[in-house]
Amino acid sequence: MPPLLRGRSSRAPGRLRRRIAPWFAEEQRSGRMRAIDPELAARVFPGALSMAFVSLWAVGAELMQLAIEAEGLVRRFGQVTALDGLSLEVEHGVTFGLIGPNGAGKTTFIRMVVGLDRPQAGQVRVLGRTMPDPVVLAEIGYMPQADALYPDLTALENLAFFGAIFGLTGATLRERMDEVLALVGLSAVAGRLVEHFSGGMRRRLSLAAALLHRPALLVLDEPTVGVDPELRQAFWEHFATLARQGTTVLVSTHHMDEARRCGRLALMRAGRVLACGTPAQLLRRAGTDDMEEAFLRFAAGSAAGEEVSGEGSPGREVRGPGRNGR
Ligand SMILES: Nc1ncnc2c1ncn2[C@@H]1O[C@H](COP(=O)(O)OP(=O)(O)OP(=O)(O)O)[C@@H](O)[C@H]1O
Repeated sequence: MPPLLRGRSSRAPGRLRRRIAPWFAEEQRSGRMRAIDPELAARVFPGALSMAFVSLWAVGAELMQLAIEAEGLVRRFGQVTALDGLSLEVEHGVTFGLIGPNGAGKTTFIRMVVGLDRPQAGQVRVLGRTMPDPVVLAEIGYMPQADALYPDLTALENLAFFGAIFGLTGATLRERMDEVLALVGLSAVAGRLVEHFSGGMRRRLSLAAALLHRPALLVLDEPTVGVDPELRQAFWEHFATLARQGTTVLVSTHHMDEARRCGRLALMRAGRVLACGTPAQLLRRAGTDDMEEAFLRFAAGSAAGEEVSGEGSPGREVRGPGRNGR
């Protein structure tokens, strides 16, 4: 950090961060961002102009941090190794998908991201802080695999409860509840007890609860299980909109069509990342246009112990010069 910024907080307000995160991600991707030197700018531009520049740089420096940075995560349950040295990087403002067979370690990883479990080795940083960290929790919306709802409360009462946890009250709480209920199509049944809800309706309400406080990071563990195709479509359109607005969405899924809708994907197996990249990159590297086939090819390469150094080879934990194999 340049001397001008030392001792200063570079923490950008949430809304600003979300607005400019996609732009910064693109600038960083293109390499243009790295060419900016705030020290030089401070010398070249006079007074206020240089301060404005340096402030912008400070916001940028924060945004250039990754939303999630996992390094060498290990988690064992007795004889079972759920995470086997997993490393993964997730940029701000993307829909990042985790796919892999049952037992691949997706939920174990997700639980570490949201601070519900600790690694036995390695570390995970979320929004710049090592987890678990209570400060970051206010910035995370989490939809677990099993719905954590109160069946003897109405949908509205459930949301009011979760809103209170995040400090939402009064008109703001009411406005947010209306907004998320409309989004998941439950406005008409807001006053009904959750025990009378179908499985799909419960998933919708869980998503509404995760969105209520407008989190910077939305973590969704198989959000569309039991959700009908029409609503599944609506969910994914909404995830894409959130990502465009700067929210980072980490989502696990078994649906290959959903995997293809992600901005970036990590293919997981046996607690490791087999490959990571955009869906198009992964398909190209695997030499197929079928995501399921691509997964099988990467898995076969990994099982054969292929040490891969070039593009196009399956089995590689794709980590290129940038992040996650770009
Ligand atoms: N609390 C636990 N106690 C014992 N074993 C566990 C526990 N949690 C996870 N495991 C084991 O760790 C491995 C990884 O499980 P995890 O739930 O992370 O996989 P997953 O990829 O999310 O699977 P799925 O797609 O079925 O949800 C599995 O073998 C699982 O049985």
